[in-house]
Amino acid sequence: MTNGIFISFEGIDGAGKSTHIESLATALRAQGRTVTLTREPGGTPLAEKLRALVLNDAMDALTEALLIFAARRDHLQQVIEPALARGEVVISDRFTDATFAYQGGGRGFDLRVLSTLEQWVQAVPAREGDLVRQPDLTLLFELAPELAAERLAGARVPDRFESQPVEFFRQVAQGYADRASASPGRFARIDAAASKHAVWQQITNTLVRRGWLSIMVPTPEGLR
Ligand SMILES: Nc1ncnc2c1ncn2[C@@H]1O[C@H](COP(=O)(O)OP(=O)(O)O)[C@@H](O)[C@H]1O
Ligand SMILES: Cc1cn([C@H]2C[C@H](O)[C@@H](COP(=O)(O)OP(=O)(O)O)O2)c(=O)[nH]c1=O
Repeated sequence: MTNGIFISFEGIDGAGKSTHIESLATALRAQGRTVTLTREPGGTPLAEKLRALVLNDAMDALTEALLIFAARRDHLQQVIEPALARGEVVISDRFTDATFAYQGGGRGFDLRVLSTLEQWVQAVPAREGDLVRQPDLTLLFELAPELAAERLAGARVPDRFESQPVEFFRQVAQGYADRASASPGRFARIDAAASKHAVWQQITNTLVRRGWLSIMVPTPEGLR
């Protein structure tokens, strides 16, 4: 194994991921880690082009899943695996759990097909034993869809997913909950309805417990 650490941020749109992700990168850098902050779909020039298609163009569910996994393959090969091999911290705004939640839960797409794609795309090169790359830790921001919609209202122009009704996000949340139940050791469930400061504390406590941050983490200005 590498000494790198792979952390993903997950949750429905408007749950508060973007608000906290940069601060976590800053806190880890302040404690001497090299951090790659990235996102999905995206994270490479090719994957960002695929992101623009997925977020803006109408397409059927299999096409959508294939484009997302194609973007993920490029992202893993170009960015995530090399950074982990160098012993760095990779923080990604979403990863494969989002596909199970949005395409699987939200769109109702076949979970077996997603599992097959996951095995192919996330196979770790040059390793015996069919290792499938997964985050070491997934911070799952949990928030009622009605509250998330309230937070997003007026905050930005909605994309193909953000413009979906509350019922879609209820299914997305269920998709996330199912993934969390299947891998409880990997997930930390964050009460995202709490204040920004309280959410920040839940995040840093989780990393302190894993020995990835020392206890002395100042609260960033914007999250107090
Ligand atoms: N704990 C919180 N309490 C209240 N508002 C919040 C909280 N966290 C984030 N917000 C606000 O909610 C909106 C959506 O947050 P954002 O971080 O962009 O969500 P996401 O990245 O998960 O879609 C932003 O306007 C942000 O300032
Ligand atoms: C990674 C991923 C994202 N998505 C969706 C969820 C989001 O609505 C959208 C983009 O995610 P996100 O980067 O969170 O959007 P923003 O920067 O506007 O907050 O893509 C999927 O449907 N499947 C996936 O596998």
